[in-house]
Amino acid sequence: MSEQIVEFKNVTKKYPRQVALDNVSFALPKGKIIGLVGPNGSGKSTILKLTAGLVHPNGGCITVNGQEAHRMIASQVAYLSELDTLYPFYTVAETIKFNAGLFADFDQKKAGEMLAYMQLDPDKKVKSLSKGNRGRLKIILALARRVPLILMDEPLSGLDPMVRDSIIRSLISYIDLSEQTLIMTTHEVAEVEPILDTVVAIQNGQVRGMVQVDDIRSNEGKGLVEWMKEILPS
Ligand SMILES: Nc1ncnc2c1ncn2[C@@H]1O[C@H](COP(=O)(O)OP(=O)(O)OP(=O)(O)O)[C@@H](O)[C@H]1O
Repeated sequence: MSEQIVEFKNVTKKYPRQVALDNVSFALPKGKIIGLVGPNGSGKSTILKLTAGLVHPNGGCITVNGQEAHRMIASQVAYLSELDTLYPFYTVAETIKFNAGLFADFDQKKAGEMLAYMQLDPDKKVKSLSKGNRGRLKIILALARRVPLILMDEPLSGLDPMVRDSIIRSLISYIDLSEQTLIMTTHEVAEVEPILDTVVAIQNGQVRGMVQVDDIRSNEGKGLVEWMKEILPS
């Protein structure tokens, strides 16, 4: 059984006016919290969309748990989009029920526990939730899936520091790293550093570096932001 959850081999992704990823190869370990970091437009979201099978590469090969990533990979992957994908007319409870209907692996009990932990009112309409509570609900929908791989695109973006803190804590409390791997893109590098195991730095459609966060601290005595500044020159 492979110890890698995701492998990119010579992957290129072109959009009409842009090469988003240029012959990229890397492998990501199982059972870790992995951060994809890098400047705007560097290719981070494209990596997640390719991994979720939502877009297709122009060249190269992507595997998840040894299987080629395509649309059917949805049964193995939970994907939290950076967009607001919730239906406004549903209540929180209806949103949970709807997702439980979509995904056979959806754990309604766990979703209920997370609702209580995050103090979300099940009877509230999504349209009446604050941005922070919509962000929390999206996190619950992703973490309640019993899948080996959870992908989160900018889960902290646009949220205030209190919400960001509660979301970061919910990630460590509710992800089961004995069975699951989390890959997230983020610009909030210093805030998520304490929970990250592995970091991949992306710039201009290329992987510039990959590191274990503990190694930067113990071998180099640096923080993640310092490492990024060195590896991603502006
Ligand atoms: N659907 C699309 N059509 C055309 N170009 C796209 C599309 N999606 C992404 N791109 C381009 O591909 C490049 C990589 O985009 P991507 O969204 O992967 O970057 P990112 O690192 O996630 O950026 P950000 O941090 O701003 O979210 C960018 O130049 C972007 O403009």
